[in-house]
Amino acid sequence: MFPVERISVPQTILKISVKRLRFGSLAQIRAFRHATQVQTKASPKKSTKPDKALSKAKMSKRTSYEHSELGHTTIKRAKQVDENLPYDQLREALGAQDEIKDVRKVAHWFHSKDLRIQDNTALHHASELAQSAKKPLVCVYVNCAADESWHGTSAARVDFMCEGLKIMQKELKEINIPLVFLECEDRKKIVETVIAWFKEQNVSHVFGNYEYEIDEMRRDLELVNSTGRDVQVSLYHDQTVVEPGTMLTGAGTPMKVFTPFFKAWLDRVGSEPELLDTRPPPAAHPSSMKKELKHLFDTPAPKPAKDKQFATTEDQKRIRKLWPPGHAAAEKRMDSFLQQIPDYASTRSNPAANSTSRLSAYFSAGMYSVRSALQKLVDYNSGSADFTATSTQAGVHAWVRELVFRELYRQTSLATPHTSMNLPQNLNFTHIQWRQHDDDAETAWHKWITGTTGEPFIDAGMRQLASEAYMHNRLRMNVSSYLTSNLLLDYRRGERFFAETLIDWDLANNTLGWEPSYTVFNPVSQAERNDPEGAYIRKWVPELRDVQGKAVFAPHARLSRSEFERLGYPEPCVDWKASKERCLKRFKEGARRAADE
Ligand SMILES: Cc1cc2nc3c(=O)[nH]c(=O)nc-3n(C[C@H](O)[C@H](O)[C@H](O)COP(=O)(O)OP(=O)(O)OC[C@H]3O[C@@H](n4cnc5c(N)ncnc54)[C@H](O)[C@@H]3O)c2cc1C
Repeated sequence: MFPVERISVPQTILKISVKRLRFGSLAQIRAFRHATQVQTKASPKKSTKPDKALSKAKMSKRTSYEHSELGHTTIKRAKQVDENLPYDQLREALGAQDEIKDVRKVAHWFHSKDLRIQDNTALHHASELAQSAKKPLVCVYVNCAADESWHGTSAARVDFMCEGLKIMQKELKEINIPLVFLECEDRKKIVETVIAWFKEQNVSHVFGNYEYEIDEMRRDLELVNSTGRDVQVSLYHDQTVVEPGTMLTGAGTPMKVFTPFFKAWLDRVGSEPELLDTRPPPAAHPSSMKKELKHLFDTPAPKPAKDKQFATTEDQKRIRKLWPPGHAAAEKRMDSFLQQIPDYASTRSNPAANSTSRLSAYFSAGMYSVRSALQKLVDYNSGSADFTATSTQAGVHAWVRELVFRELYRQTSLATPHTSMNLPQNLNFTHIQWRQHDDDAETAWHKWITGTTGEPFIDAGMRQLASEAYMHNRLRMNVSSYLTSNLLLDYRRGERFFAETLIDWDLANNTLGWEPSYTVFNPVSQAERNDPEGAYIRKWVPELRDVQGKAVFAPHARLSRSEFERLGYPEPCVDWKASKERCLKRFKEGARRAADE
């Protein structure tokens, strides 16, 4: 996530940034609604401008230092980190530990990406050790609100996790295993906090699952180095089917390109179907052990910090209904997705069809494992783990392909750690000269976040995000292209905004989704191709609900002036063609500067 060395922000600045985060994560839904209300009520002329009062209220506090999301380390430093992988350092430290034979107590440390007790690799191994040594297993989660704020985690995601933790605590209690919640105010003291607890509890063995972002690698390295000889740490790969870092090119380096990665992944899983084996939940403790541990049950579950609360209870209700937390809810979702998987390949890009799984929030919080999902596909696929195009349904093949993007991106985080240091994977893109922070840039930004750019497809996507804390993949591709290419705003602002808003935020998927590119999407032709009936646009942009035919894709260009003005919908905020040319020029200049360096 955002590593310590990425930026150094003084405390006073952090306080102000929190206000900005509130805007992003909490008040943005309100801001969006307010803006749309203004758009529908106001005269057409006024409606083409952003809500001035709102802009003033929010933007008067914006100063250059509020753009802390743009900070990053130097390219030189990024290359150094890539050459001396934190993952290698962590593995070395793990390997150098002395084996502790005397098992006193075993702990599993849950993180924000493995929030389930079903098919949890490290938890399973922790339970096995505790069982064989006839010693207790205790589970712990460290809640650090400052860490959530640092990462920009959205209110929706924080609530989802907090509710998920409650479910896990209950599930574990039913099998007499405690889940203890520790509070830590300072993100730099997470390891210190948990180690103090391990000592207090006389824990001898700690289990956890790998997290591939640089800060989390360093956290685990600190853990291994600080526990010394008292505690033995074991980490397991759990987030993916194929272990990140093991998919290599002929030259022995980690693969970076999707197509060969996908092919190799399919071959590997087809020939080693045991990679999809799931693990049972931890074994129940006898009730005598429950008595012994009774002081550890029922610690209150974490609550979202003030800057991570929903703006209204109505928002909370809506989001919870859309995204019920927990493993059981995810499994139910997977089962119902299997009913529609035959159509996935042909409809996945049509946002109105709503035919994707909507499982991303569950995968990113670890409430559902990819192995569990793929096991369901094996059953569906007549018991076969061969997901190649010729051996399975088109829908199954296409869905597995998306999961494999997720697998590749975890390998990328591990092998190219600078991607979680706020730098693009292709370092040449660091030389792009983005638009300066001035009033025009802020107006453009405001239009983008409130879904009032005047490009119906873009606005529909941004309004879905504001309402659902989720956006269809086709729209994510379009709105990101529009922000970086047409508005020429630094992609890191959009990336951070997504983190602050999405329920399924995942650093690897988000960062690589936001990687700058020379491909500039045309929102009109994209909408015509992927939302051919305009149903998605009409759903999310009510001003255009009654627009007939193809005019809905480009009302300003395709309606008469008077027809357009009656809609109360804004004019396009940039000329698409001219802004595309400007962007390609800037990108090419950036590439030239990179080559000259
Ligand atoms: C700019 C941008 C930002 C993104 N940010 C995130 C993010 O923060 N979190 C996130 O989980 N995904 C992100 N994605 C990827 C993708 O948009 C979502 O995973 C997908 O829309 C989730 O919907 P779904 O679960 O119905 O997907 P499905 O189509 O059902 O796909 C199944 C699963 O495959 C994975 N997946 C699907 N598409 C991708 C992809 N392009 N890259 C990597 N994994 C994928 C997800 O885990 C998803 O749940 C981003 C994409 C872009 C272009």
